[in-house]
Amino acid sequence: MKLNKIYLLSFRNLEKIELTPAHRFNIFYGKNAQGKTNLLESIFLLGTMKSFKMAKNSEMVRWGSDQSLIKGWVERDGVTREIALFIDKQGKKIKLDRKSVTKVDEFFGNLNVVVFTPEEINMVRGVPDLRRKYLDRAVFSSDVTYLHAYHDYCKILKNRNILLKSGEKSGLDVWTEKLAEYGRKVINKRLDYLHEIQELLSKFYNDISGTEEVVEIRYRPHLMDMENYEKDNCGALSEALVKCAAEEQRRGTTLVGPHRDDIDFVLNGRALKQFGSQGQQRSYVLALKMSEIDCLHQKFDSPPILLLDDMTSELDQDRNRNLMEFLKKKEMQVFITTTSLQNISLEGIENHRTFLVSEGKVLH
Ligand SMILES: Nc1ncnc2c1ncn2[C@@H]1O[C@H](COP(=O)(O)OP(=O)(O)OP(=O)(O)O)[C@@H](O)[C@H]1O
Repeated sequence: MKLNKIYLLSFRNLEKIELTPAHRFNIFYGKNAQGKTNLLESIFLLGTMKSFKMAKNSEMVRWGSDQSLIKGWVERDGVTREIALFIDKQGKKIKLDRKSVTKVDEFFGNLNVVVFTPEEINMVRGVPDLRRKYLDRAVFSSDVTYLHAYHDYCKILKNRNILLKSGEKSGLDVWTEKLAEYGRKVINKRLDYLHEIQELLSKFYNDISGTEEVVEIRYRPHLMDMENYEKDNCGALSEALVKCAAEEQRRGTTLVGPHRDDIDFVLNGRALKQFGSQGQQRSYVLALKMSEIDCLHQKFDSPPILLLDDMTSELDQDRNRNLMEFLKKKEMQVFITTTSLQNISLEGIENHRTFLVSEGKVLH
């Protein structure tokens, strides 16, 4: 999967940009606040319709403009497709080969992107919601059916919460049953994904860090025993819901289910959050991303595009070198932002382009 051309109009501080990236490495360099990250954000939007900065539509449209346009020409197996994303205050619209797209299934999978930004370290240190969001996005990009399972679950959860809040007990059992059934689907897909990446994660972590530390990733269901869940997943979730019934009615909200679950990042048997150094935490997150890349590569038979924001501030010199070596071996297209070209060793990479970004313009 390669992005052959990008065209931007009124996106953030980028007024009008047209660029032809190299098929391997692309480096956006320049001083702070010039528009480098905005360029990566635009590529991410083209693949996911979401901003990795969690920005609202109105924040992304260039100040003083009504609409942003992001266009990309993506080549896969010799076929090039044109993806166009229009953003305005009301929402986003997608066109694929100039035809409007209304179904998500039609859109996703045309441009697979994986992003690594400095903020992602918060995934290790921050609240469970950040880890769930990461996991859901990763599962969803490798399995479009997950989105349906997840949305169905969210609808049921919403209805059940309305009922709990109202204090009305009739009909609650039906929603509880549905919640357990759909919750199980969501959890099982998440577990499948974690199972799939476990080995890759260890391998990539060791490659990046140059160590043989033991790396694990564990799913931690809220108020539910994982062992029980593995033995009898539907039963375990229903059982946990029965146990919490009185408390749920008192608090007027659903306390058990995938919307409350968490993931434990574990290094050498200890929680990475409490005991990992900054370097270990960063390597772990990067290894997670590498695993995601491999999964996507296998599923789509084509590697995704990797976006690395402010890469050099993230890792120490050794880890940086290991990462570059790893990336050189992979046949994927990479976009990197940095404040100075000196930070990145492009030695031995023939197919690369560098772009100087200054005041919202790209100078070649
Ligand atoms: N909607 C918008 N319209 C116009 N300008 C915007 C908009 N949103 C953000 N900006 C501007 O974009 C610039 C930030 O760009 P960006 O985050 O890409 O910087 P950067 O080059 O990656 O810098 P750094 O190296 O500090 O991360 C800021 O000057 C900000 O004011």
